[in-house]
Amino acid sequence: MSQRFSKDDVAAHKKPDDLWIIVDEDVYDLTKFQEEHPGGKKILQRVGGKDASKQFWKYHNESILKKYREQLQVGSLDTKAAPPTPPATPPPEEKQAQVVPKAEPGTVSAAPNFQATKEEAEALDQYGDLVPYADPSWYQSYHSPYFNQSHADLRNEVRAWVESDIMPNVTEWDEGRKVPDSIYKAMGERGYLAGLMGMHYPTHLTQNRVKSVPPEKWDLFHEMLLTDEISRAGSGGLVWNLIGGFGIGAPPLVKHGKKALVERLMPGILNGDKRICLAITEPDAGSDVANLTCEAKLSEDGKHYIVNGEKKWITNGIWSDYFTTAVRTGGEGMNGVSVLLIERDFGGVSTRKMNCQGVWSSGTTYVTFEDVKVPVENLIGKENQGFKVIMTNFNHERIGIIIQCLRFSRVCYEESMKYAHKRRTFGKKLIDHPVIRLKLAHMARQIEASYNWLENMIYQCEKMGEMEAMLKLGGAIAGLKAQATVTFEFCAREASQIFGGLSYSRGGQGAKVERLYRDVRAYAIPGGSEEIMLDLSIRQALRVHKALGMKL
Ligand code: HEM
Repeated sequence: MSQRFSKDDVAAHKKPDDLWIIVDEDVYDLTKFQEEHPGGKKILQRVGGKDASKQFWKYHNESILKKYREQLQVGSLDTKAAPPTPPATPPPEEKQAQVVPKAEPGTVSAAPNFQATKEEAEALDQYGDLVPYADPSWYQSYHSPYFNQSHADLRNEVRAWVESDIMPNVTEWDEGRKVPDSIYKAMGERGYLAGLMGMHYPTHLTQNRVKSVPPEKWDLFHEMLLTDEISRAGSGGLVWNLIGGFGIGAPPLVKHGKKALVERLMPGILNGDKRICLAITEPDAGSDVANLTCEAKLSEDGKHYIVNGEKKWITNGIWSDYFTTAVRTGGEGMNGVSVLLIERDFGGVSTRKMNCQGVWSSGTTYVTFEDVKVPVENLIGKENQGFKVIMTNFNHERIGIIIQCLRFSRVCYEESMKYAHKRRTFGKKLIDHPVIRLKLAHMARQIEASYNWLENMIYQCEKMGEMEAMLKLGGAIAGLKAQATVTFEFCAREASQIFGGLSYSRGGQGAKVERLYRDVRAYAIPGGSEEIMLDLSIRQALRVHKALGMKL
């Protein structure tokens, strides 16, 4: 914004029919906007022509300025310094100077010696708002064995996109129960969808590439942080809209589908033109997958399966072109289950949007299949061996849930920490009340412990083959899923207590916390409920360790 004004210039615009204000040395024309201002027009008129920064920050958070700046800003004060142009690559000494923390009085340990061993891997540059525990520690110049510059580059790329195109609109999209198709399309074009399948970057299926990471360098930590950064928007509905159906529906097709089917369908899916979802859960079969009843009967000529049945709580179903569907092709139990790729165009597929407690923009759907004729070429894996396909998919699904839950927990924590520095009660800021610091501490300790376990799981997945990971990590990942959802529930609750009434009403400063509080159950129940996960974590670990030679 190039135009410059003096304080006196702004003071001349103080009337209701010509109303300017200053916020952080930027000048906004609110003449038209005052009529639609949710906080009322009188409150704006009282600060007409004046610096209203203090009042503004009392009632709003950053996303409001991001959303309205383009529409309302007319310039800046002539006293405002021009933003410094950073040097392209700061010299190493300067980089180091940035990270040296100042010890507070009373700090017991000596300041860390940053001159230490040159051989040691250098920590990455610090990044973000540096609120302790609000980002993973490797963002804040702490050492990590897992992340390198390519991860940092991807983080910068995704965060910039989320902050400019997503964050300011999330509340509106959630309330409208829909994310614009253009955002999903961008997920394809930016090469993100192709990187979210828990496998090597599939260059043979798409021309799209992630700008900051070459395909040969893509690993599970890139995938992890892509999901993590999108989750920063603080909406389960948004994340599930963008990767919910795709992230669990596409991998079985790519990994176990016939080559011709994969090559026909995947390019359109990875481009963001076509959508896919996973249809397993039924009105009467959730975590006990082996009991599903949706049936697929082979036609007499052996060329088609005829599918009849219902699926419930199917994420993205309402918008999906393809349904990776668990069906019963054989007798009772897990050995009679197969997986079919059902295409909406086959006919006989009806979808109805469901009204749920949370994840509003994710499109939770009730699906009905009536005499759907599915060519046998659309069988994924082998007939009656679909249970294996479903089981190998679970680790990937649960890891996605864990990443999201832990970032949502951080969002609850970060929002609380920032609000606690702003809101005053009983004569002091919330952060100066020990009871509030206790809440923040309990949030942070759970987030950090869970996140460190997650990093370890990702590393193990990166090193193991899929089958080994399914057997050896299935229990731990189930346990971590329960740990992550309990942490999320705890953080959402505590954040809500800190925000008080602001997180009870929708929108405004408490919007993220209120929304995430509603989204909690969508994580604690699907993908294996907490109870089943905890039980599995012990049963599976015992089974594996018995085979490894456990001695009791
Ligand atoms: C650039 C100028 C401004 C814009 C774009 C703006 C926008 C908004 C929006 C979108 C809301 C709805 C709540 C939310 O989403 O956070 C809101 C609420 C509100 N605004 Fe503003 N506002 C501006 C300036 C101001 C100023 C200067 C004041 C005070 C002098 C003010 C006082 C309020 C109040 C009291 C609420 C209601 C808060 C609540 O519900 O808790 N606004 N504003």
